[in-house]
Amino acid sequence: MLKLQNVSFSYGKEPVLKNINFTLEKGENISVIGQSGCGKSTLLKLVYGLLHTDGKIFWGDKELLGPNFNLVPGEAFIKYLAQDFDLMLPLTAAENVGKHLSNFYPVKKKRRIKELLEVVEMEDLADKKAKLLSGGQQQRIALARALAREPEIILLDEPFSHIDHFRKNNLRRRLFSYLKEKNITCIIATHDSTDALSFADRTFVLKNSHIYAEGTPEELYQNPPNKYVASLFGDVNYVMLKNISDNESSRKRVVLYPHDIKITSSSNVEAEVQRVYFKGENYLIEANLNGEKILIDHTKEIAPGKKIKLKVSDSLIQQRLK
Ligand SMILES: Nc1ncnc2c1ncn2[C@@H]1O[C@H](COP(=O)(O)OP(=O)(O)OP(=O)(O)O)[C@@H](O)[C@H]1O
Repeated sequence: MLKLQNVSFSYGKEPVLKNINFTLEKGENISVIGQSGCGKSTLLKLVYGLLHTDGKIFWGDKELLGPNFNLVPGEAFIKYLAQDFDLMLPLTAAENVGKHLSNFYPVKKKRRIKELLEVVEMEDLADKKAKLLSGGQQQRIALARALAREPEIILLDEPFSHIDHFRKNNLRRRLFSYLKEKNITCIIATHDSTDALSFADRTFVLKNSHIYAEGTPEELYQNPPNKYVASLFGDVNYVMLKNISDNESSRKRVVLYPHDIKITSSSNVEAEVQRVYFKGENYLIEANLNGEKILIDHTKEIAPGKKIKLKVSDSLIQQRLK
């Protein structure tokens, strides 16, 4: 179990993180999300032991004492994959992956390197020098190297940032099922809502130096406590109630995702289409609703200038207002 107690940190006068407390079970996968600069990387560095905190960090009964107490910063049973991958560029992909593996059992080592290259889909480029690999390929090798000595905890800072969309989904599925299979605890700092929604057991939202919201991805997505949290998952509307519901006169606002709003033939709520964006599986309609800009997902294209009628389920509105 990883436990953080009153973990605070500041680079200068202002705290980046203040009294962070949480507990992770072994094998749990946590995503940490929040706007750029909110302290996600700093949190990972504190857990790894690169930065010192006055708070306490435990892995089971063992207190992790940080750089003021360890000659070589960083805990051996934790792997931290930073945003710069820090590969040995003159070495091949396979040599980089095997760099921290013992040479005592060469056959075992070779098998392990092969297994890891398969996880990150880099078997074909095993013998290519790291300096000749693309940014995304280097990132995949760095990921494999982080897993090589099977850490108990892995800390991933934007691990797919250089990887193309096509490969990213497959790699994510392979990586997270590998971590679950090996019961490796994982904290991933990410901007990507798919990392946070599809693969995390729990998600922490960082804002104003503390954990601003926390829950399972489903809880946070379906009942975001406010617009800020919802906006971390994609486009979001923050609509005045009286504008979107026939039954409401309130000036209160409600958080609605574009897919929460339906275009219908019978409603007193009317808006005018301003712009249309093709998104592949659907269209994103930008419309003017009593002077407010509103975004709606729709299956068909609608010409700008056209009037549309909108409907949101009352039960959804009540749920979001809780
Ligand atoms: N070495 C440093 N010295 C001084 N300030 C720093 C240092 N590293 C980070 N900061 C500041 O601390 C704050 C948190 O940075 P951090 O990198 O943890 O944020 P982040 O949420 O990971 O950002 P991003 O999503 O852009 O990677 C930022 O305001 C940043 O400018």
